[in-house]
Amino acid sequence: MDPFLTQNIDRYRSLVAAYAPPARKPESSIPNPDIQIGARIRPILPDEAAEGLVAGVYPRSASLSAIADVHELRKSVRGQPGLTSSSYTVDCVFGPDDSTGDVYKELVEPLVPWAWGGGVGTLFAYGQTGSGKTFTVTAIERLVAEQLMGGQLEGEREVHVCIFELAGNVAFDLLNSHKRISILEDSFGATQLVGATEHTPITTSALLSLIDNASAFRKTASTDRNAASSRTHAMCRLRIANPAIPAADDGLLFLVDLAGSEAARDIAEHSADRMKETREINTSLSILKDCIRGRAQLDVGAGKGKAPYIPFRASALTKTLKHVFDPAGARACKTAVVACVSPSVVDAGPSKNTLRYAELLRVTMPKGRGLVEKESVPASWGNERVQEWIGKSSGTPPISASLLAPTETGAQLVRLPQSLFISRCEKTPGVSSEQALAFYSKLWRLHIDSQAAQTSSAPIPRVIAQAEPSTPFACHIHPGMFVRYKPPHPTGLDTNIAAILCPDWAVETEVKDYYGKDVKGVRGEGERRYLCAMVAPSIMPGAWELDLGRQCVVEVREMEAEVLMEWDVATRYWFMTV
Ligand SMILES: Nc1ncnc2c1ncn2[C@@H]1O[C@H](COP(=O)(O)OP(=O)(O)OP(=O)(O)O)[C@@H](O)[C@H]1O
Repeated sequence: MDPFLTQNIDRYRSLVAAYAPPARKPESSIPNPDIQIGARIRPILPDEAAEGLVAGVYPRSASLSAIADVHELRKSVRGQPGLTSSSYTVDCVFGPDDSTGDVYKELVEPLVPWAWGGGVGTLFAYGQTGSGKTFTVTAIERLVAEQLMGGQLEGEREVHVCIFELAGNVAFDLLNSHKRISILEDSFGATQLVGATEHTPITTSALLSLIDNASAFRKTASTDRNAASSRTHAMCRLRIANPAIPAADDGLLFLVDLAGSEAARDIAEHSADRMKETREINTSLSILKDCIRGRAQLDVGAGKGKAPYIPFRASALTKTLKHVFDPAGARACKTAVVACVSPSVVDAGPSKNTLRYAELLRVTMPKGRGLVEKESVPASWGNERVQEWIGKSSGTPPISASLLAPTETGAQLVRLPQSLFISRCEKTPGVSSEQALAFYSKLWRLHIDSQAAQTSSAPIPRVIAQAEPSTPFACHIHPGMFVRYKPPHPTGLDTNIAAILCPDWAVETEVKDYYGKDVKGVRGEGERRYLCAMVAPSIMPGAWELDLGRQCVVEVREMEAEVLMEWDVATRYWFMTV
């Protein structure tokens, strides 16, 4: 321990005991129900106590607190040393006396029935090396196995498990002798773990023994701070299929034990390889933070403005979790994060970093965010209106609103996984799976129509040059350029933007365009005309899709302006450049 602290340990203890936190301003926001951020402060370990280490990180109150305080001793030029305290707010802080069962109950338990019902649940544990991530995740995996396979959850499911670790951008199968696997995106955009073995345990003990086998293969290497430090991200993926609804998406539950982050002072003695490994880990954690935050912002602010950028393709870790982060995937996700913290005062610096990271992940919702209910927008409905709509629109026999949506708002009902929605509908006597599926489709049609209507009232695109044939705009028309044009007649399609594909004389076959005009022109004759692909509003507000299936011929004189569009790799939509 630092000699300054050792000499002043009694003063430090008395300052901490006398610490009176400043009065808190009332929270102006409420927690996001789909992402829970917790912090777990582990106990001082026997060898730390033997070294004389004292605690410097505390939950603010004995019962479940939302604030963690970090106290450091400050040198003062004149007089006695003082106390510098930093406070961090998350959703719940677990102290040294709280068990993994408490963490599980608060953060992880809701993810299991969610994934069982077809949703995507993810648990991340992160923190400094030696802060208790593996301890926490290992115990949580056992509790998940018991809840999932214990027969308490409704209906029949097949549980498939796959456990692997990521070292940098390379993945290894922990259930198949540490064989290398590839993380690839298939032509449908789904992430595939090529070469990974998936097991289908049918009992709790079978699942537990797979988990135990996997942890034996986990690559460990000694670090300065933890003799068995995990230098890789370990991921347990549970895929839960519902044989009764084969068309529904499988539920997914990811339990992720992230590699330990190391502070600069702890890596000073590392070899070049270890430095590189540490840099890679810290980079992937930083990308993960951007993805978790981006996804939470998207969920909270859905329907407002430009979608946040979610860089999930920037690391192997987040690419593997595409289901969680890809906004285009539109999977209903619930996420829990446990920030693991060492209690020791000598680790106050890294503990502050961990807690700061946790605070950054927290995206809350404005309190009393006025839901202006609109009849045609299901996502704006409160629970009362949802229940009324279910009663009126669910067919015969009417689906029980209290069984389908006991508390859900419209936005929550839309995000309910298909499988869960259908199984809730089927609880009403006489309701068949066909009626339930038709009702699910009806809700989604209404939702998509309402989103499209909101998008089409998006601001008019920025115009950068007027299209007079004699202007530079007319001279620099080229394939790939976007233009605003005057459609020859209304089509019901709410767009007047097109991407230029080629001059129409370049098309070999005689075909008709979307408006019924002949596509084939003759080079050098008459008006300059271009074959274009229409650009239509997507279901995501402010985003546009290039519709190659709808092509039209646009004459230069029909073009009004060039439009600058930007391709967003994460959402796979086009956005107007502002
Ligand atoms: N809540 C806890 N109660 C008791 N002991 C704990 C607790 N959390 C962690 N420990 C102990 O602390 C030590 C370090 O824990 P662990 O290996 O889980 O850290 P880690 O964060 O996974 O580290 P690394 O990133 O280096 O793998 C272990 O000996 C573990 O048993």
